[in-house]
Parts: sequence; C-alpha cells; structure tokens
Amino acid sequence: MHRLSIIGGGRMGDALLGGLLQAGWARPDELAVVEASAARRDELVALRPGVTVLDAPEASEGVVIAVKPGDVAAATGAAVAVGAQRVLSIAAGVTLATLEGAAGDVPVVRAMPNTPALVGAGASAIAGGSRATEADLDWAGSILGSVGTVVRVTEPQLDAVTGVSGSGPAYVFLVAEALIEAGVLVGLPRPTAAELAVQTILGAGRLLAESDETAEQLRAAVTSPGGTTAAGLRALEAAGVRSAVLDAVVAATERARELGG
Ligand SMILES: NC(=O)C1=CN([C@@H]2O[C@H](COP(=O)(O)OP(=O)(O)OC[C@H]3O[C@@H](n4cnc5c(N)ncnc54)[C@H](O)[C@@H]3O)[C@@H](O)[C@H]2O)C=CC1
Ligand SMILES: O=C(O)[C@@H]1CCC=N1
Repeated sequence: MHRLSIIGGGRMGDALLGGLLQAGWARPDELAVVEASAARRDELVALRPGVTVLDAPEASEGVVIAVKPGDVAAATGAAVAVGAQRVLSIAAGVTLATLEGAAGDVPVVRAMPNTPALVGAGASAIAGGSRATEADLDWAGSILGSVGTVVRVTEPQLDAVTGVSGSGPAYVFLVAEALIEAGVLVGLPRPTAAELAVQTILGAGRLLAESDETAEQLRAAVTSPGGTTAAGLRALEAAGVRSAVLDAVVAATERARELGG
C-alpha cells in the first residue's frame, strides 16, 4: 500500500511530488504517481528516482487528484475503488458535491493552489467535504504546505480564492510583460529591462511578505514628494489600473462560479 498517490503527473502533480520529497513529507518509496501518458511516465521515472510510476492506481492511504477537471470524477472513482482512504482534489471548479459523488464514504478535501507551487512558493486554500475531519484537513494542509502557504476557507470562498490567488500569477505576469516592454520603450536593452523587471517584482513581493508594513505604507515609502514615482502612479491611476484589478478578480471569481455549476 502506497502512503500517497498523486493521480496526474502533469505540472501541478509533479510540483507537489517535488515539494513533498524536498520537505521530507515522505520517502520516495512511499509515494506513487499515476499518469495516463506513457511519454510523461518516462519523464517522471527520470525526474523522480525511487517514486513508483504507474499507469493505473494501486491501493494507497491517500490520493491527490491532479488531473484536468473533466477527468476528476473518473480518476477519483478509480482511486477509491482500489482502497484510497482520503482524497485531496486540486482541480479548478470541481465541487465537493461532485467529489463526494465519486468518492462514496471516503472523506474529500478540495483545494485551489497556484503555479508558484512549482518553485515552492504557492498559495493554496482548502475546504473540507461533509465527511472530512480536522485530521483530514491537517493531512491536506501538510501536503500543500510542502509547496507554499495554506489557508482554510469555506467552499463558496474557493471561487474568490480562484479569482485572487489561483489566477493571480497571470495578472502579475501580465504586469511583468508590460514592465519589460516599457523598459525597452524608454531605451533599455531587452535583457536588461527583463532582469530589472523580474527582480523588481520578486523584491517587491519579498518586501511585502517580510516587512511589517502594509502595501499602502510600502508604496508611500517609494513615493517622494513631487518625485518620479508620484508621476508614474498618477498615470496608473488615470488609466484605471486599480479598478481594472478589481474587475479582473470579480470576472475570474464569477467564471470560477460558472465552471463549478
Ligand atoms: N495550472 C494552474 O494554474 C492550476 C491548475 N490547477 C488544477 O490542477 C490540475 C492539473 O493541472 P495541470 O497540472 O496544469 O495539468 P496538466 O495537463 O499538466 O496535468 C494533468 C496530467 O494528468 C494526466 N491524466 C489525465 N487523466 C488521467 C488519469 N485518469 N489518470 C492519470 N493521469 C491522468 C495527463 O496526462 C497530464 O499529464 C487541474 O485540475 C487544474 O484545474 C489548480 C490550480 C492552478
Ligand atoms: O484558469 C483557470 O481556469 C485555472 C484556475 C486557476 C488558475 N488557472
């Protein structure tokens, strides 16, 4: 019996596998990954020595469902049929009701992670199904905690989480693209603009995470009276960047709600 099987060894599934191994959550021989694509299975064997790579689920104490939303119910049913005792799904938009329909009496936890999990800096939220105990939520939290931070929310709040942190990396990447393009516009060589833009976003994120000051206070600290930042911020406010972010999060949240039925 495997301690944990990850069903779907794509980007998110393998990120979790890597995080679990790096955090010492489990030894490689306690983990299995079930992957439908033969080519991807070959890659996983090379990437994750000692981890069992399978084409169909085997008995496992717990499973993480990391396949595309349309494949989740079948993958959950197959894992439970061979003895999984706990299910954690990271699929966007697949409700606890759907998961519980596929899992029968087995407790399920639904999560919304994000792609910075690939570098151990993810942000995830989890919500437990009707049969999930505190121990099941702790178990799910410890898995996702190996690749970043984890918060607990109610299931309806997972749509808002999708709008803020699930989709959020894409908003930041869009800003990064624009900042690099702007650097070129004002005369920097592209590699220089890219290096400065990336480090600025990384540094601002770290400062925000590590400082006791709020985003507003940190922004004020960059803004000298009558200076360059005030001029730049005025242009951003005039272009409606603040309300565009509000609209983006509301649109993504509404779309998550629609996808979840
Ligand atoms: N990419 C993102 O930003 C986020 C993705 N998610 C969720 O994570 C899940 C996985 O997404 P990705 O890793 O990006 O997708 P992906 O396409 O990279 O990986 C899915 C993998 O599952 C395999 N697969 C499909 N059916 C299978 C089955 N029945 N048994 C075993 N393997 C099977 C596929 O061959 C593929 O390798 C999705 O449900 C997605 O909604 C959640 C939050 C953020
Ligand atoms: O765009 C999507 O639907 C998924 C959910 C969160 C991030 N990507």
